[in-house]
Amino acid sequence: MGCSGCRVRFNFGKALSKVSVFFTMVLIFTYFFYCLTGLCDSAPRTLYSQRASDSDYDILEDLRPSPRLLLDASERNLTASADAQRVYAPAEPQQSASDGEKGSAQSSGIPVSNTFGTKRFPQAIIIGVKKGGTRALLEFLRIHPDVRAFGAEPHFFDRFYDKGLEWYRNLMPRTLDGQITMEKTPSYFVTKEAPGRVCTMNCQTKLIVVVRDPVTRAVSDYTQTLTKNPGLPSFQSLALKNVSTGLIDTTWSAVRIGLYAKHLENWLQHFPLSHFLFVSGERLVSDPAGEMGRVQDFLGLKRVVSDKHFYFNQTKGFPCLKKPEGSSKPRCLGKSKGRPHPQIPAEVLQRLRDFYRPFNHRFYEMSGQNFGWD
Ligand SMILES: Nc1ncnc2c1ncn2[C@@H]1O[C@H](COP(=O)(O)OS(=O)(=O)O)[C@@H](OP(=O)(O)O)[C@H]1O
Repeated sequence: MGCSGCRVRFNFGKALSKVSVFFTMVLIFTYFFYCLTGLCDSAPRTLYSQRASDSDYDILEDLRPSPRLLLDASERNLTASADAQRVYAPAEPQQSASDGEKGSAQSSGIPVSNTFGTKRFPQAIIIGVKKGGTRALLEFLRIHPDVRAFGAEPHFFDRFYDKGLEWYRNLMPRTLDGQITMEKTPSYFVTKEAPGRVCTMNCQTKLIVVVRDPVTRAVSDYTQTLTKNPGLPSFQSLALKNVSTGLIDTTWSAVRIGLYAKHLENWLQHFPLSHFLFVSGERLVSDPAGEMGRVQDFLGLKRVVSDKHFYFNQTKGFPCLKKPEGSSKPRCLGKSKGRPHPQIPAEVLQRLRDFYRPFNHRFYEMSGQNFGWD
């Protein structure tokens, strides 16, 4: 009697250990299968990897009132401003691809592929404009399950073109059929050679330009430079050639970038207008879901990103994401986005507004959209 009780206990113990071995194996196999399908690529990025990859230091910031989280946010932004001091050089291909993959890409010229994911050239690029809201747009798009994007700015078509197209493709994340590969580099819009180079890669590429009132954009651009270089001369001394005549200095990049019609003319020599989507930087702030609807339609995507993904953060003064890619916590863009602008004399702003008016109107005609900047 006593002995049969022992056997029952013994058998129960054995069964229990078999069950736990079975569940451990199931867990291990699930994990390996998950990684084999390339889904590990889209696993939440660690803070470290975000730091390493985001060239323009747009680390998403948690603005909920937890002291620890707020400390994390300021630490992240220290890293951010340090990053701002150096020119970004994207990771070499070998850092993002195995040697075997590199070999096949270089020798055959066919898509670099494992069983379930393929590194493809971007089918859509956010080409501009600097300080238009390009980071917000990319981060909003990244919550769409059919969008995979390179997190940093690769600067391939302006700075690193001599590295070759395979280098560029190797930077891209793997995508499954039906997913879109994207990147954003706002300086492409003002780079003379960029349209021809993008067309050499693929003339069917979809091009997204986030545009913002060129006067506010210039002040935003100046604010960013001022943050890096506090000894910078005043905005007015850089924007005006001569203060008494009020002549605008178009050689200053902060002014020149805002001549959207001129830059668009250059792009239209290589791409038809139908390949462009112009996103309003202002509406991206006031109605992010509405603007995202247009973007998803343009990209041929199901309208997944909607108003339920956004909330307006009073502290930040901008829309933020309830659940960004790879996180279940609400996040805003980092402190380098939405910085307070310095006070610029009203007559200088008015002078700039007058200067831009004819260029803005020309841009409205060319794009078929009135952005209402004046
Ligand atoms: N949701 C949200 N959160 C924070 N900031 C937002 C957002 N949407 C648009 N913006 C505006 O984006 C401006 C920065 O533009 P970019 O991301 O294109 O800048 S950059 O060229 O990549 O440096 C940035 O410019 P500043 O306000 O001058 O800092 C913002 O006004």
